[in-house]
Amino acid sequence: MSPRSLSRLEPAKTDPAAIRNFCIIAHIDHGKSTLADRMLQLTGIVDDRSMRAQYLDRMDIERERGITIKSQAVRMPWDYEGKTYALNMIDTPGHVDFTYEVSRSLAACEGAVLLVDAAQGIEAQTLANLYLALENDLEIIPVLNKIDLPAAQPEKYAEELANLIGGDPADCLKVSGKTGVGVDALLDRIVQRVPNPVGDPDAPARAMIFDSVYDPYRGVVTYVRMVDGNLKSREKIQMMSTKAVHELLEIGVSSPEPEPTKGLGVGEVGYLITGVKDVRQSKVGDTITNLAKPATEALKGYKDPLPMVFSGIYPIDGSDYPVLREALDKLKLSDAALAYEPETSVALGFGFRCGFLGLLHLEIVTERLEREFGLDLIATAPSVVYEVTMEDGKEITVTNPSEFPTGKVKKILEPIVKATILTPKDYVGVIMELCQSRRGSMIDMQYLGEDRVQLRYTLPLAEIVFDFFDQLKSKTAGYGSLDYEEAGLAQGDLVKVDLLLQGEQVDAFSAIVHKDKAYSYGVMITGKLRELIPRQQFEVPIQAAVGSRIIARESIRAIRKDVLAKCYGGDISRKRKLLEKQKEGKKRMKMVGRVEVPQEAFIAALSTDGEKKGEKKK
Ligand SMILES: Nc1nc2c(ncn2[C@@H]2O[C@H](COP(=O)(O)OP(=O)(O)OP(=O)(O)O)[C@@H](O)[C@H]2O)c(=O)[nH]1
Repeated sequence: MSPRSLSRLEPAKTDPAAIRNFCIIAHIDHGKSTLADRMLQLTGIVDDRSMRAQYLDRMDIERERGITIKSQAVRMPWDYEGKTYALNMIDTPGHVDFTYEVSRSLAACEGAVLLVDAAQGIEAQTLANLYLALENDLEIIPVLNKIDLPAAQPEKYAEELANLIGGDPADCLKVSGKTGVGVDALLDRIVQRVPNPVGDPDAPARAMIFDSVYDPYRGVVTYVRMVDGNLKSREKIQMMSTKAVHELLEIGVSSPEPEPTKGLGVGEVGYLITGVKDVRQSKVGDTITNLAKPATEALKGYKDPLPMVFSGIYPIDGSDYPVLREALDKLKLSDAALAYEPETSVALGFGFRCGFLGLLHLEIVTERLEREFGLDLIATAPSVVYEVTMEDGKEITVTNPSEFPTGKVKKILEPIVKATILTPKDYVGVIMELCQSRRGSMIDMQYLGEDRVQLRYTLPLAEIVFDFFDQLKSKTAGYGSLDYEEAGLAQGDLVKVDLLLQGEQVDAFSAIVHKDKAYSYGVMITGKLRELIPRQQFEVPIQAAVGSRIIARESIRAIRKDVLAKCYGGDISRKRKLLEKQKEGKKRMKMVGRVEVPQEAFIAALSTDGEKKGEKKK
């Protein structure tokens, strides 16, 4: 089909009966982007010559790591029984950190292709996304992907899928995003099964923002789904949550490159540009209306993204601090969920306390900072947000363990999540042990097929953010999968452990941990620093303390490092050179009280989990 057939479907005038809005939901790596690529080719909007893998994933990081961070919408023409339809495909991010964005994208659709890898079967995010789709009343089209793989077991998993969503296993389509087999039948099925959008064309305009992306050349590009009425180019629009007014400089559809149109009508999915420079002015979930004839009621479901995980980010070279500030300011333009404020640390100098949606978000941001801005960074251990109530009734929100209040604490509330873990049945025992050791309590356990078990637990978020996912993967030989959602706050028996070097507190190592784990944390961190800090001219005690109680202690024995020891004989200039070098080295030392500590020691002590993260990436 030629791309020209789109012009028969002018977005301002398309009959909603000829529109199908759908998304593809899948567990990570089940092949969503590859399938989307085949659809782009098959509908003729991307020709074979300009096709490249994962066409829709624009960010380099997305392409390299094979994950989708930002959703995109694409309009594709498809002929079915003599009529041309406009299929709007909304690509959703698949990771738990971005659940809110997934749910907004789903709200823009009437149907969802539930894509499952035919060699893997249902995974935790398949379920999480399916439940979100069902909450949004979407028509579900079950599809097994990767049937070209020798290890594929489409019959077995069709049965599993049919058990899950009801219906006949034969109803499950079988495709290969790689070879293209079955993709045309899937496009036909979308036209047949997905209901067309309904809305009131004469009502005041209401469009839901399901994504907004910062483009360095065009400013913020906002993706919307028209629900009622229409929007036209050059009109004045209003954001219903902030009442901010903007002019529509451009409105159009992506197919897959942006194509400006006269406007967007009921049921359409497209983009708009107002010239704003910051994604926070065009927030996901907000409703856009027409200033001249405004709607009175916003579409439901708007929520501000709240950071769940905090970490201190510091430049390894202190003189990079202004570059880091500028880099964060720039990233913030494209990432409404990123929060940060300046912070100083005894051990690490000047940096920023940053808030993230989750661990993946943290990793992506630090990686972008390092890659796009050429910074060398160190991130402190991630921490969650604690609500602390003092004996005198004062309430304090703590995002940084070193700011934990001193004095009598009445209670501490910590965030709790509801986690869903899917695993082959052989690993149920080890997973239960793992969850137990992370203060989890089981909600229920269910068999989904003969070999697949779903375990549901409530767990403190703090126990998950550290290395839970890595542990789960290694204990289940990679088969276990995890998804979680916020489940409010709960009281925890928590204490703050401080690290003292010769009696001086070193803030970067303060941690809030469960009372029973304070001792092991103290032993671990003091041991690690003893290895890393070089000997000084006097003995240096390293202590871990809870309040004024010391719970672990190591010490570094005194020694004077004599750089001249090996320099026999008389060459004075060589001796002077060595002494100069020693002086130079001292400049990079941090003074903690009287103790000189090379910054590298702090960095090495903090970055053991960085190594782990590195392994996960491979
Ligand atoms: N053999 C085979 N491999 C496939 C097929 N579809 C996708 N793959 C491979 O599976 C891997 C994951 O595919 P993606 O399309 O990146 O998966 P995704 O679901 O978009 O991943 P996220 O965006 O991270 O959620 C890639 O290595 C693809 O080459 C298929 O039909 N057959």
